[in-house]
Amino acid sequence: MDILIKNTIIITCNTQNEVLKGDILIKNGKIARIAENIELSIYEQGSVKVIEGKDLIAIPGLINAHTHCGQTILRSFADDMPLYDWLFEKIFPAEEKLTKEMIYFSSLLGIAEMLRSGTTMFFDMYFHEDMTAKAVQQTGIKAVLSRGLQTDEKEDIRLDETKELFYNYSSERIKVFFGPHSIYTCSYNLLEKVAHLAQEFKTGVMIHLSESENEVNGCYEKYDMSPVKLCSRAGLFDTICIAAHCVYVDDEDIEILSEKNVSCVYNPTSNLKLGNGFAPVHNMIKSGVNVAIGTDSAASNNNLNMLEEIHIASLLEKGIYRLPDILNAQQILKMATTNAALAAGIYNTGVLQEGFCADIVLLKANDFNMLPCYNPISNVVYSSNPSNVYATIVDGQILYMDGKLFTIDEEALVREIKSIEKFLKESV
Ligand SMILES: CSC[C@H]1O[C@@H](n2cnc3c(O)ncnc32)[C@H](O)[C@@H]1O
Ligand SMILES: [Zn+2]
Repeated sequence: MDILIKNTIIITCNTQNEVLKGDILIKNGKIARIAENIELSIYEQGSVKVIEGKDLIAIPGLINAHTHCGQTILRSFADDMPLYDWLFEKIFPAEEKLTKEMIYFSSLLGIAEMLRSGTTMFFDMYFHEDMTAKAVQQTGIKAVLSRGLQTDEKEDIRLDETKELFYNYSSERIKVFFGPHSIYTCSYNLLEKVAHLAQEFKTGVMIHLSESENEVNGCYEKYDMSPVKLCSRAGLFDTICIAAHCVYVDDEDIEILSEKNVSCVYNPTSNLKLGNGFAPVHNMIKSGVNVAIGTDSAASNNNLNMLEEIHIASLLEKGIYRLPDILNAQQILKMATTNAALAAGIYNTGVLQEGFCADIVLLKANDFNMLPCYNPISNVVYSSNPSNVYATIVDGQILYMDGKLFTIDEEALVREIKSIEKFLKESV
């Protein structure tokens, strides 16, 4: 059904950073018109759902630019550990126990959390990624999906799974990228192979890059160069590349990332929680690197709440550089919307603009924590939380509104998750 949102505050995130007061008309999944006052013709009146927006703020849907949705089932499974201990001693062994079905429900859980907190698209890397794809298809959210790749005896099987994912699930709402996990789990030969395949398939790659000091030291020991230089040499930057974390990048690395149009994903919470530190985001932006924002997984964050992530991202930048005006609220919001869409080479979302996809989040402007409202962008970035999300709309479909998810059976999901939790408690 087409939708008319009336009398609302519209944070467009367009090139002029316009904040408007008016109406948004959604037709066939697209933003058909934005204007001060849109009147419906007599013919339209029965077929258009009208949402009174005078107490709402409309923003472009948030885009979680790095997560592992299928890992939501491992929320709080292993905490307070450094990355390599967390990953190799706790997470990888636990993941051996996860079945396809578990990853499907885990993905549904992650998507439910994201929709309720205003996320309309996520970029993902995991195994049994076809299960995440099914959950994406079912729920109506958008995603850029990748099957995580590593070097061992199953390397070729995983590459074949990526190709199957590409052929079976690529659509308007789903893009499939190649997902080499990292330079410490993939051989140089695999990184090169992926670079060629991504070009052959005319798609992109996503990788964990320069996340920890261990990774960088290990890379120098093995290859005598930084992880960024290694990826560049392997050809990974000759296609669309989304690099998560980028905590340990020096000026030369940043120069390469900028020249090669690599997009970096800032994961402040995960970087802090795993004790990795913080990425030099301001230096990257100054050098022209496109920076987006992601939560990473519920196992290292421990939530998928992009409203919290943008808040932490903004505070951290101000604190690290001791400059409160280093990144303003508008810039942070664009990182979580416009920049993320560009990172994946998607040019029809991330902005509230006529002709763009109707990927829109409506926030309640009159909740106590959103009042008073001198500056709606500030309230969104610095004050909001998921309870303020009134509706999450993807391609003009209302997937969440007023506390209800329309494409997920919430009670059944809770039952399934509790049963998996019980199994994992007993077996891992
Ligand atoms: C092979 S599928 C993806 C793989 O990535 C793991 N993972 C989750 N978070 C991180 C992180 O911050 N750094 C490195 N690897 C991570 C996840 O557990 C899956 O095994
Ligand atoms: Zn990750």
